[in-house]
Amino acid sequence: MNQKPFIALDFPTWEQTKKFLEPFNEPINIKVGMELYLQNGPKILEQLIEKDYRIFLDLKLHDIPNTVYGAMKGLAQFDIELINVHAAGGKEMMEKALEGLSAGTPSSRNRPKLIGVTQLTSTSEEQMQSEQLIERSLNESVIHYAKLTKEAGLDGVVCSPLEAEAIREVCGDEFLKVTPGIRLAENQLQDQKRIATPAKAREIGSTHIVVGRSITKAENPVKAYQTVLNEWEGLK
Ligand SMILES: O=C(O)c1cc(=O)[nH]c(=O)n1[C@@H]1O[C@H](COP(=O)(O)O)[C@@H](O)[C@H]1O
Repeated sequence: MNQKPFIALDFPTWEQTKKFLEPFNEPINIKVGMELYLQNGPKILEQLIEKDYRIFLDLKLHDIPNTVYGAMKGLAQFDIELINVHAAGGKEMMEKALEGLSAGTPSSRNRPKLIGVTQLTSTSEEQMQSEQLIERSLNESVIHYAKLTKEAGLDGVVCSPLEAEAIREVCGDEFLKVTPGIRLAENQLQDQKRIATPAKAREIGSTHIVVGRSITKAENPVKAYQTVLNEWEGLK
């Protein structure tokens, strides 16, 4: 898996997505999330796969084990790189997700990597404690979910860059730490709570970064992507 940033294509339509992607002349990694997938259906994946993008399908599945098994088995038909579930769905659900993904992957391809979302990067410690009634620190909760995800056999987690190093200590180098919550120094936080710049994320142990609005809402998205890439690759 290459380590280029995943650009979060949080757009409602194929037309807007296509218009955004047109000026990029180099191969890029993209993330398809709920907004794009749920309004356009699986054909959006076919349209993007045709153009050879490396895809992270971010649907954050969270349901009973049998339902997640079936959904993953179906989604495995698409040539995607990475897919996720909510770790809060539990160990059995994650095991079934992995089983479904393996069962549905055509023999000609490698199984997509499966990662578990720990605590969303839009969640603060205070919010987690009062709304989820978790009395531990946010770091402890994230590490607990990372361990559970690893025990279920998954390939890694989605977390904030701020937790990546602690997860590496418990789950190892190979375990993926895919981190949204990325902002350039001049950007607003918006709804994100646990953030870092691309350079900081690299320094503190993210294996992959996911970047949305810092690129998609920039005046010049190609230029913003280059800035993110240079920072991430340590060129600046
Ligand atoms: O699984 C994800 O991708 C995800 C998990 C998480 O904890 N936080 C998070 O922001 N994301 C996604 O990452 C992207 C971040 O977008 P921006 O905040 O615009 O950079 C969005 O598409 C979110 O859905």
